[in-house]
Amino acid sequence: MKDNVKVGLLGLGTVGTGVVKIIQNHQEQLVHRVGCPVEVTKVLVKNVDKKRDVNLLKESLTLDPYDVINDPDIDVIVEVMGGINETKQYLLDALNQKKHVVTANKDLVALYGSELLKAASENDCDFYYEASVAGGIPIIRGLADGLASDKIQKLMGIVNGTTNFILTKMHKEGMSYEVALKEAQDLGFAEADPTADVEGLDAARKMAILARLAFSMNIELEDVDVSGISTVSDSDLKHGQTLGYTMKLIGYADQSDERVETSVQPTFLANNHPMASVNNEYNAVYVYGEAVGETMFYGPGAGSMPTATSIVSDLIAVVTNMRLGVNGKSISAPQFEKKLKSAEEKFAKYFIRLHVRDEVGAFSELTKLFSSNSISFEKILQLPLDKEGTAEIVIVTHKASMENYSQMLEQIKDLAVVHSVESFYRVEGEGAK
Ligand SMILES: NC(=O)C1=CN([C@@H]2O[C@H](COP(=O)(O)OP(=O)(O)OC[C@H]3O[C@@H](n4cnc5c(N)ncnc54)[C@H](OP(=O)(O)O)[C@@H]3O)[C@@H](O)[C@H]2O)C=CC1
Ligand SMILES: N[C@@H](CC=O)C(=O)O
Ligand code: NA
Repeated sequence: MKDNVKVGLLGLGTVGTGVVKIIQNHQEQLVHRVGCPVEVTKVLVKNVDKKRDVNLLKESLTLDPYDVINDPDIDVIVEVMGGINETKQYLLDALNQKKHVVTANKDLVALYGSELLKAASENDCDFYYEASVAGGIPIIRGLADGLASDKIQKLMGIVNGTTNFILTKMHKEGMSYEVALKEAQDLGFAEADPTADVEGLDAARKMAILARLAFSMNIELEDVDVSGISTVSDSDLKHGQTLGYTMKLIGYADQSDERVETSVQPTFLANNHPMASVNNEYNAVYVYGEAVGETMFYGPGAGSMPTATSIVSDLIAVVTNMRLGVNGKSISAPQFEKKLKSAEEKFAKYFIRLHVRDEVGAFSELTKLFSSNSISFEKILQLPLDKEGTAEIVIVTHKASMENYSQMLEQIKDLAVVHSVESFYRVEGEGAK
């Protein structure tokens, strides 16, 4: 048994710096947990001369990834550099050299998680990725360990801090989308190019990772239907507020009759839903299990120290397994064949905002169209618009299938009384599950 564990870091930015600090500052606690010292010995960076807020010898920094990956003394590689194809090769090479891997890289795990887990298992190595979803929240461990005995039926995630920050500022402070996005960028939540945040791709990557684990099926990124928040308007938020709703970018993963649907979309949540009060950059994942019922995991989804906490906890799991001689034993292959729901098997309530001609019979035409598609109304608001002779109608439907909504949205264009369909958002959360 080794009397100390050596760690190689790929990356020393926001997260990598936090990892070094936690390993150094919590060393006594680490030794107590794993039974031996844990030390960062080599670190890959892009610029060795950059000033860094961390206590490491300059000689431990390198520009060559294979100085770290090929170092025979290093037991565990912690990947916090980002990137996809090159980084994947580094991690496969590390696993093939029997080094355990811990990563925060959601882009990589969403696309190649199954392949990396397989390589880990073939090499009797661990591959842990808690920090890749909801930075500091132990949701991967929550699903893999805490709820391992249950059958997960539904996940709802606020898993992107940038969009949650923007929607909170728009909803609570009346801030514009552009100003709120700029503030999220200045505070460091947003990706370098925030398109992946606001268009829902970052959340979709995280939901693919969660759904794969929760349902033990090989759910891929392309299985997640994605829409973002860049077209959400002040009018939408105002009408939602009047009806008792708060808007959030929600990731869904739902399983019924062994068929799964996954999506990310702006959603109106009933104000009394537990997720409606998750504000600013905070993340939360709501999990509904057949046996446990409703649970919710809440906390910081990003940031140096929260994300590093997850990384170092993964490191503790790896070192504990090393000392017990049980690395690579976690079940990695999905248990079930992937079965996705078709449009007629997906049901939800929707908020629809329309501009119509304010004339006799307009409403009855709408009612006829909706009922011919088996969609019934739960709530209706009608308000005159500035433009003479036009009105704004907001409808919240009862649950109907996506097939019926698609047909209705096709046919509504042909109604002479309808000027435009301004918006269409999912509604959730009145009642459990
Ligand atoms: N920041 C956060 O809150 C969270 C981040 N993550 C994930 O963690 C990972 C790291 O994020 P973060 O710390 O914010 O990123 P940063 O940009 O702050 O840090 C990246 C680090 O990797 C080094 N690096 C990048 N590319 C190369 C390369 N080709 N060769 C050598 N060194 C390289 C950089 O070197 P140098 O310092 O010399 O520039 C830097 O130290 C990403 O996968 C991200 O998605 C996950 C959850 C939250
Ligand atoms: N840009 C991401 C950072 C963490 O993953 C976010 O806003 O959540
Ligand atoms: Na996490």
